[in-house]
Amino acid sequence: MPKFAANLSMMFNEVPFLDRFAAAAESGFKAVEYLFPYDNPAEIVAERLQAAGLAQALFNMPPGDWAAGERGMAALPGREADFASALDTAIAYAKVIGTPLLHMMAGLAPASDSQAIATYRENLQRAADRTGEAGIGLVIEPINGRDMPGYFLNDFNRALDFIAEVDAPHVKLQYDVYHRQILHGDVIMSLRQMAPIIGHIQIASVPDRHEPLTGELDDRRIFAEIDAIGYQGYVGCEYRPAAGTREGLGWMSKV
Ligand SMILES: O=C(O)C(=O)[C@@H](O)CO
Ligand SMILES: [Mg+2]
Repeated sequence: MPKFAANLSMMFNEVPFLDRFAAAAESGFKAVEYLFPYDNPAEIVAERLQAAGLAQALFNMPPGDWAAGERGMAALPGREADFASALDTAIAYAKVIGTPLLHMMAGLAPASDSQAIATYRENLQRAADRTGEAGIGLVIEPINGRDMPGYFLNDFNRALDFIAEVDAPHVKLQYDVYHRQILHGDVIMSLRQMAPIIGHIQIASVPDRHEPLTGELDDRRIFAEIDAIGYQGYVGCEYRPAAGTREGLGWMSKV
């Protein structure tokens, strides 16, 4: 059975962000992930993580102005300086909190725009170099356009091409089963084929993005395949609880 990490951006929203660490540990989780720690000093986040006895699985680089609709900056021509500064911030937080993985969000830009592509390539290389020096893994995640209209990285094969171009062992794919199913389907075969470059996995039911075992996929079969491909990392529970986080955790004892 895979090791599960609670996603504190979607789960345990019944309590404030800093209290979600203890709530996750009390519910039996051994690790957490979340979108962003940057509203709090890194030392405070690290303190809550350690006090709860949790491992950090992953968080994202600063995405630009999230409230204004930005979803990352890596593919945004003209925002290279902001991207570089976000990278500095992410690495500084990663060192204090102790995350093994950072997720680099691409941003909203046409996937076929040559300038966006060139900017993404340059920024990915820069992020690969900096995270490599820092001893931190870097992941990129294809995201479906229904949840995030206009997101640049909206195709798994394209993500594989970008990763191959960088050709650095610490740069890998964030394989979110929810996005995979909506974008392409073929979950089991793609897990097998992509196993060597999968750096992180996330799960949610499709199409409602709720608890596993409540959607159109056979999540038990998927968890068995994740074990079969030898994946050793955490599987992030990146789902919106249908009716309360604790109330919805029953799936964990059924898989
Ligand atoms: O939306 C997802 O899926 C994620 O994993 C986030 O990190 C990006 O919004
Ligand atoms: Mg995801």
